[in-house]
Amino acid sequence: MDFEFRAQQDQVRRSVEELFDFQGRMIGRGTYGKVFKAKRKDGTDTSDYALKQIDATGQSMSNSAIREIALLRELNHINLISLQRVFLSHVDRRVSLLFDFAEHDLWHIIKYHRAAKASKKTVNCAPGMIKSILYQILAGIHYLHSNWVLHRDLKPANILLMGDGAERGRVKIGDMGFARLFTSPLVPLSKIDPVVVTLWYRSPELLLGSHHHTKAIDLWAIGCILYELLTLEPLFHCKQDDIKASSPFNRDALEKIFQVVGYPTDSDWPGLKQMPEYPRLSKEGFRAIHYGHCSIEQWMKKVFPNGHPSFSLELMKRLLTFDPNKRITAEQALCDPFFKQQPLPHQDAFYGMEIPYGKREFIIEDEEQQQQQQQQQQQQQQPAIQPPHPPPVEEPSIQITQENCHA
Ligand SMILES: Cc1ccc(-n2nc(C(C)(C)C)cc2NC(=O)NCCN2CCOCC2)cc1
Repeated sequence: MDFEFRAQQDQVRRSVEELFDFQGRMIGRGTYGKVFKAKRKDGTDTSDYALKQIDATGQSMSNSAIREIALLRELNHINLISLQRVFLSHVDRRVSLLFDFAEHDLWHIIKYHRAAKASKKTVNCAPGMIKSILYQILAGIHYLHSNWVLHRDLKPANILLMGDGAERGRVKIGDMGFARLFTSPLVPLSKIDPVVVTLWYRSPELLLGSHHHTKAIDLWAIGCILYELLTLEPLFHCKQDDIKASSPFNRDALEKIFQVVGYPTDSDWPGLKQMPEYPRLSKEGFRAIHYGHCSIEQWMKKVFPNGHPSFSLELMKRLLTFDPNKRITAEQALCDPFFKQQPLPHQDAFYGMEIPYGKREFIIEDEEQQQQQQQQQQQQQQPAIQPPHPPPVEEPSIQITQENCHA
């Protein structure tokens, strides 16, 4: 190493600690490390940033950080989280990634509305909010798929939304990565932890052992997220306990899928019988006859007997199509007539409404205090969703353009 050159560089190179204020402002943590809400110290920029500190001591963490940097520096889309800067610290072998700061995410937004519904309080939501969020998710995923990148872990916690400011209400798709450092939680992780690994969004081909991750698995997850936005309940709500099971086959997850979508016929999914775990279906007692009356139409008729302004049965059916080769693509979904009907999708998903959701809370390091924080979160009463008051009608800033929609 050229120590003289390095000494010169160290003179001019500023560390993340010198440039940004983030101590005591932790907003997330995982096996990778911690995430802080950060702000420049010199006041040249008043924006908030998310600072992801990766403890790159182990080989796997270093590889993971390299993979994240290598991928994100190649991507640029308004509906994807963007990597602003990378800081390498030789001293403590730490990699710090600076991202846009997103005040909200769908995991917290859905949780807020679910608590509101339970306490029968009212929250005014813009009529086009769900449609706008769905459109922006599809636009971000269409960009990823166009660049041959799969997400593979789409779920509400990975759908971020910008708060008040220049990008108000804009979806930023991220990937928060793996499980948490939580110890002895007082309540099931899935209730307090947005990032716990879950099967709820996993496509049938993955559950049946497909070795090929395809773009279609992301579209299945989007169908599940759409349902959850509409009803505030996960569509395929299955147990999480045996998630680390050796086989991809999960009886409870498949049962939930068949109860909603029905059992796939040969014509529905010609490739079904070739799936690696197909033999287990009959071994585990699954029979088509058990689900003869099940279909998405039936299920949604029960959920919305009078329909829903932000719901398109056709689009839901195309997203939750068994055969990955027949499932709608992100590009096709963006061209669906649903997005040409009022209310049109908007660049600001919160357009026409006040943002009712709280700001991100700082995580207290101390274990004992952390337990208190979990208890406080459970006791919080929050207001509920209400049929919207019509916002002022204005041209949507998301134009259904040739770029989005090669109809
Ligand atoms: C190993 C690896 C891990 C994650 C990614 N990854 N991939 C994505 C895309 C845009 C492709 C969905 C985003 C990220 N990383 C984060 O989102 N990082 C989290 C950034 N968040 C932190 C919390 O605050 C908001 C920004 C890639 C590779």
